[in-house]
Amino acid sequence: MLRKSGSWSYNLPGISELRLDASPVLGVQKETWLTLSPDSNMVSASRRDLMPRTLEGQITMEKTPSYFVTREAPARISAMSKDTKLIVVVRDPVTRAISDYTQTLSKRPDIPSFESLTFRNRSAGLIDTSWSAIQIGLYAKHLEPWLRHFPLGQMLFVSGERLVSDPAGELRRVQDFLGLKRIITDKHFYFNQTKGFPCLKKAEGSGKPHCLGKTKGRAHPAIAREVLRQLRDFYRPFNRKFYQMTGRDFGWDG
Ligand SMILES: Nc1ncnc2c1ncn2[C@@H]1O[C@H](COP(=O)(O)OS(=O)(=O)O)[C@@H](OP(=O)(O)O)[C@H]1O
Repeated sequence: MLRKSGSWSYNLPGISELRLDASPVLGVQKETWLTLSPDSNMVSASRRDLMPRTLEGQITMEKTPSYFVTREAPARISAMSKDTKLIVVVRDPVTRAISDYTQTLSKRPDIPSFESLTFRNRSAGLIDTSWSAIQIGLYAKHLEPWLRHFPLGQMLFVSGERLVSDPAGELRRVQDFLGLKRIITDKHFYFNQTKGFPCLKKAEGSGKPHCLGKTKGRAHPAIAREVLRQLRDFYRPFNRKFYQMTGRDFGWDG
């Protein structure tokens, strides 16, 4: 899953307003509300104190990855609106943990090595499940409370790996799930060799190619093979359970 909340500044056809607001759900500041109007190509941004009113023909979206692992979130979101559709982007929990560590390392270069944070007792192979980088990847565990408040059909699980290898394919699933016209297709993307990721051919507004910023797609540190194997073994049963719960095999254990 993605790591943190923040502004989402893709300018895509069909998005008429980008709104950055405080959250009425958990009271956390700097939440992102996106309002989509399929009938307009205008993009504007504004900051407000309350959740924006959703007008006819609009869909309001909010992006806060930490909600997925926050105990109070399912009940509070359901109390706000039982019809809320939920989208969760998930990637291999081992890669996710390394990505999480890489992000922390970029801010605090003096932290201990990934290997030393991973284990409670390395010689006994005991993984430290209290380390958030490890804990967040236990997707099956985090999903359980959501399924007590929302039917599975109201949730969409997006593959982080497919989002890179086939962005249009994953976005087709997102558009279908939201009941939107399939506006975003293959022709909106190209693979940028320097960045090593797909980028937009034309960002709306500037009309120029647009890749995500420097904080997305950082090089990960090399991790000892044995540590990767131990982590894969650790996550395997949780991944299998997650595939069963969601009805999608994400292929992390292949
Ligand atoms: N098109 C494109 N360009 C760049 N990066 C891409 C793209 N698609 C997916 N990704 C993956 O997104 C990961 C970072 O997303 P996050 O939401 O976790 O970032 S953040 O925590 O909000 O900074 C980032 O993870 P890292 O590679 O570990 O940095 C990327 O793997």
